[in-house]
Amino acid sequence: MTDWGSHLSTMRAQAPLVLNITNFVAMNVMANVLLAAGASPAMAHAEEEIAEITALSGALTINFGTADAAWMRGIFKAVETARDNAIPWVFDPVAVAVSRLRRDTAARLLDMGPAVVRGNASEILALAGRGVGGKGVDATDGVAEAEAAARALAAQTGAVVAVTGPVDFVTDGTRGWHVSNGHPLMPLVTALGCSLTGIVGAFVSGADDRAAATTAALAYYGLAGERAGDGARGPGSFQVAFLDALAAVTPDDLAAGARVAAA
Ligand SMILES: Nc1ncnc2c1ncn2[C@@H]1O[C@H](COP(=O)(O)OP(=O)(O)O)[C@@H](O)[C@H]1O
Ligand SMILES: Cc1ncsc1CCOP(=O)(O)O
Ligand SMILES: [Mg+2]
Repeated sequence: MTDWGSHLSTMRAQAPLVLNITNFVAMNVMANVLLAAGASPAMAHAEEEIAEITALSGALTINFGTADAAWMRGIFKAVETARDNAIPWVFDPVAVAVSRLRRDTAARLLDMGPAVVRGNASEILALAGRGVGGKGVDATDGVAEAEAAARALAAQTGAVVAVTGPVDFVTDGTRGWHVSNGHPLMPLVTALGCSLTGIVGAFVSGADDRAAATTAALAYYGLAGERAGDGARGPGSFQVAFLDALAAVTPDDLAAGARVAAA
């Protein structure tokens, strides 16, 4: 049986620096989530400095949620630097269907070798040219509807593809897993998907098996969500409890509490 908890202990032992080009909504939430988990977050996006910071990082994550053309230039520079230095990078195609800028940027990024693509079902379907892309940043499709698109995207790009929702799906194009951990309050707190992308970055930094590391990251995040949801009175108290739970979950807790099945 897979010890999903070992991925958490490896991540915490390494405490990787995770550089995130992310949106204005997510920056603070995501930095706190990464710190609570045991990683070191950095947020930057300026074209003039992003190559230097990328080269120092253990992983890079890309999210164009509030990006303009200048940010996009920073994104490409960071990804090129990551590629040149064999630094894994994770692409979050947030609300990819809402504009030409996002669709065109996503198409170019998918050709640049992401280690992982993490999005909700509507975003993954949109990358495959299917569906309407959800409602802004929110999914309107079920994860099961996006599984074939995820497998095809993984085969096309060589990336691990993670589709999140009530039950997550992860595939490397050959293998697949369902992750049932999570809590219904999670989609009611903004930027928890964006922040999960950072956690995936932390787990894949230095990992030999990126698909397994991604699956472990999703189980860890969902398990923390379950614990936080237990005592929460609503999205506000959940958000505070979620940070505490991310810090409190141990590798043994994850080994015992991960609800992962081969798919
Ligand atoms: N209805 C739900 N029940 C349990 N967990 C959920 C639910 N919806 C989302 N999650 C969890 O919330 C996290 C963020 O996923 P998601 O909401 O799909 O991302 P995004 O915010 O990018 O749309 C993931 O860990 C996912 O498993
Ligand atoms: C609301 C919003 N608008 C642009 S980015 C963003 C945050 C989206 O966060 P998530 O995808 O984690 O729900
Ligand atoms: Mg999202």
